[in-house]
Amino acid sequence: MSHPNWKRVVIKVGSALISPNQQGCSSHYLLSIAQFIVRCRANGTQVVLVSSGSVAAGAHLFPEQEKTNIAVKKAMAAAGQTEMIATWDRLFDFPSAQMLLTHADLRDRERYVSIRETIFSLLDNNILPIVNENDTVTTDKLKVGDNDNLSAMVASAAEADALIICSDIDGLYDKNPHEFDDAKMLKSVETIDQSIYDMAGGAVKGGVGTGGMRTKIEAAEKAVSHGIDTYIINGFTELSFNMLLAGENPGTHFKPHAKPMQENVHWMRHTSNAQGEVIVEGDFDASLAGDAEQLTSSEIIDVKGEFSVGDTILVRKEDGTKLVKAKSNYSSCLLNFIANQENDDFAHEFEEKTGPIISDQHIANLEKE
Ligand SMILES: Nc1ncnc2c1ncn2[C@@H]1O[C@H](COP(=O)(O)OP(=O)(O)O)[C@@H](O)[C@H]1O
Ligand SMILES: N[C@@H](CCC(=O)OP(=O)(O)O)C(=O)O
Repeated sequence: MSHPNWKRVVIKVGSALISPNQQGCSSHYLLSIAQFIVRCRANGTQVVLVSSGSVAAGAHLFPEQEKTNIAVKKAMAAAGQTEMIATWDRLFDFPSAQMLLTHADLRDRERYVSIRETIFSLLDNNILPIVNENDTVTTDKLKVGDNDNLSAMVASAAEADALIICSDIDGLYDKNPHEFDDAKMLKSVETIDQSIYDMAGGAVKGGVGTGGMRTKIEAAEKAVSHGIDTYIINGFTELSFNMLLAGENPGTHFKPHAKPMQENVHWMRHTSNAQGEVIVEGDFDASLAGDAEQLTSSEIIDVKGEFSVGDTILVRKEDGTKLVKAKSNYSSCLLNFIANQENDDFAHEFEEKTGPIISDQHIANLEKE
């Protein structure tokens, strides 16, 4: 876990560190983070920064206005983003670049590949990518919604060795320490299961953070399955960064999987989301479900939702068992038409000509996990 072994890290910085009192940006806590980034780069480690804080930084420009009003929140993000980027940029004597992303960008394979290329191109030219969600254009359907999950998606896209989530708290506790005096911190987590999720609560009500600990666990789960060492650390203190540089663990460490998922399978499982569902017969052989050719219209009982060619779909049984997530080669409309044909020969011939319903190149078998 020693730092000098990392070729590439993603550092996620929460709103409380950027705009502690929601009166614009403060470099107070950012100085030690910036210094850490400088030292990583000096050690030959490439860095991608995922920075929250645009809403918090812009909030003071909208006095008397409710943060719960979505249009106002988007405007706060638009105004705060420029100040946030300018604040980071002032702390470095090398160039930085702004990347504003949405889930709609990341879940589209073509755009995802393009995002990867941009990140690698920036890093190859010693430019620091600074990523945030493009809050001004998002809707519920388009957004990731929190920068913890966004940072894990970025870490996977960037093929990072480590994801460091800098928060306002020392790490993951067995219960929220703001509510329970006897909460104890976990130094390391080997396996992320329900018991770990049960420990994690949301963000403080009325606070600046968005996701709380729950979204950090979701992020850790995404990252470790890609083989990425993940840490939740206290970003308020310089000691955390000195410890990381010394190869020590200053917070909670989530152990990466020894056998990480392949990049395209990981993307399908953790970044792409299903636009619709295909329900298959109960005796459909789940062990073969990862083989695209196995899914034919005769297995299909129902098609739910509206999707287009190229969208991700979930293939599941009637009892809810999830089998695979895959790229659909058929639209929901066409699939409904084929699946509802009385004449099996027609459907069979159609599929022979048109090709398999799901793509064998973009598929994640959910049962094997
Ligand atoms: N089990 C837990 N351990 C640590 N913090 C927790 C836990 N459950 C809930 N939290 C809350 O999560 C907060 C950190 O998340 P958040 O406010 O979203 O910060 P950030 O801006 O860094 O993303 C903590 O300050 C704490 O109030
Ligand atoms: N994109 C938002 C941050 C959302 C978010 O997840 O915030 P945080 O929980 O502080 O990491 C912003 O820039 O304000």
